[in-house]
Amino acid sequence: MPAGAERGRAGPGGGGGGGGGGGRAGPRGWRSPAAAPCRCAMKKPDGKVVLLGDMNVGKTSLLHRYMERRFQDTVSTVGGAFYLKQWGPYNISIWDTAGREQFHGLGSMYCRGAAAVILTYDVNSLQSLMELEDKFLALTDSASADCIFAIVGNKVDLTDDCALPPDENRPEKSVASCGAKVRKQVRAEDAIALYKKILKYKMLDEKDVPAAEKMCFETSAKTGYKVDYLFETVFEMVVPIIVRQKAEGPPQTVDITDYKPAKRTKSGCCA
Ligand SMILES: Nc1nc2c(ncn2[C@@H]2O[C@H](COP(=O)(O)OP(=O)(O)OP(=O)(O)O)[C@@H](O)[C@H]2O)c(=O)[nH]1
Ligand SMILES: [Mg+2]
Repeated sequence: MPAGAERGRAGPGGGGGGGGGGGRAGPRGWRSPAAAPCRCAMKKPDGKVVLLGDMNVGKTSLLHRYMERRFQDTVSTVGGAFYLKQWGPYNISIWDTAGREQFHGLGSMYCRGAAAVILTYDVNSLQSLMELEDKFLALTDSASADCIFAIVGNKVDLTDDCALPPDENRPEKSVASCGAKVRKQVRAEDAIALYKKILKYKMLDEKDVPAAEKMCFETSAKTGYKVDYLFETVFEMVVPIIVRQKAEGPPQTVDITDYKPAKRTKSGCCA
């Protein structure tokens, strides 16, 4: 793991604090903070960034790519987990949440006090973009009042990206090599339209927030395309929010003991 990075899993009664080394390795090598030998050595986060989005869009892969610098096999996330990233003088916790419907109730707890929310979709699935508005946006009600929103279309490597200019992460491709790829199902304009809907939902004025074009990203966790750019743009924007939050009081933490699953009736339906 690169210097300045720590990771952990959320456990009952906490998880806003840092993860640390020495804990029992969980699935995919995540370490359990509960099993760590000494919590006092863990760093306290100054601010929080949360990844939200449907299952399978690549949230965990994006975070691995940024923090571990590689693309590896994943299993569907259960609950949530976080990395701690040092950014200048601040420690930022980056929360990876589960896209599976049964865990959506936890989303608003993970978002509590968040300085930024990264709403992630798969560029090959229009449904995954629509779900951001239908199922995930309301979970951000608990975020900081001045929370930054980024909208990220992942898996751009699977699309016919010949029209995109090359950069250091994505060398120029010949037209022939694009043959096996498909046209993107979600256009950049669709993401921009969603960003504008979010502003409306939050009753924010376009002139008071970063421009939609700046906050809509297309990435590939597989190739690394624009992944650093995404996280680092977001970190730069959350610093002023962290400064304000620190001036106002202690950072919000996640307490999943607050989570009360919906009661089930005998027929199995939610009461
Ligand atoms: N080709 C390609 N595949 C990707 C990319 N990102 C993720 N995947 C694959 O998509 C699948 C789901 O990735 P995850 O990162 O586990 O997705 P997730 O959003 O964390 O899913 P949940 O934890 O269930 O919410 C895995 O098979 C990944 O290997 C990408 O940029 N390109
Ligand atoms: Mg995941």
